[in-house]
Amino acid sequence: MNDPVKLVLASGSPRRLALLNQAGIEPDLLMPADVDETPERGELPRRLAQRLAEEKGKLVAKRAQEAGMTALVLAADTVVAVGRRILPKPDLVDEAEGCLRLLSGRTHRVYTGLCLVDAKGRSHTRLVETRVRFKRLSRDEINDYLACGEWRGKAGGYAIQGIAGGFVVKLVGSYTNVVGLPLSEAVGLIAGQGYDVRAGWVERAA
Ligand SMILES: Cc1cn([C@H]2C[C@H](O)[C@@H](COP(=O)(O)OP(=O)(O)OP(=O)(O)O)O2)c(=O)[nH]c1=O
Repeated sequence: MNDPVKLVLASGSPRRLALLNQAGIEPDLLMPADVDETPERGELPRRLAQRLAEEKGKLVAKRAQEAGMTALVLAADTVVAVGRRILPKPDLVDEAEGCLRLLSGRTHRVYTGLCLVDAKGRSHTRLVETRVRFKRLSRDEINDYLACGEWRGKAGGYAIQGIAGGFVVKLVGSYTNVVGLPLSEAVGLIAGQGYDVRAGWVERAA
């Protein structure tokens, strides 16, 4: 008998897990991938999101294989950009303030790269883009937001699923993409490998 396929989410992000669960998908295992997220010289934001998703997926697929697992590994990376400029995932208030000042009154783009590595080690990728426009933020709004701390570790220094949802005046594309996992595309990738959202794994024709 073949080993059952395990669905592995290559992420430490509770939001990515919650989004998958929301769509009825329960990963068997969570294996965060620590990769260097520094952009290459001149690297475009969309290319960075795709490259990092692939690096995370391949790293975890290798670990799963070494552990003797038959696994399907899903990884994602979210990048916020204004034009070609890639915004950081701030840990410091000053960095977050810089992001908010830049985003105030402007349209920016959020890219999420997805990578699904199948049991044979083949990568299936998607790149999803959402355009988001923020209202003009007053000094007080920026200071209040910095004080709330929701920006910490989030691409672009904000979390749309929290207080910063009130900054958004226009959004074109997938909302879940901004939160970190474009659901329709992620579900499509997984379902393409024989996963039935209601029933778990279904037997695939050889
Ligand atoms: C723009 C935005 C980003 N984010 C988050 C999603 C991601 O967790 C994070 C971008 O960083 P990522 O490097 O994509 O992900 P991560 O390091 O948090 O998790 P992992 O690599 O283990 O999967 O920013 C929000 O939660 N809300 C938002 O509105």
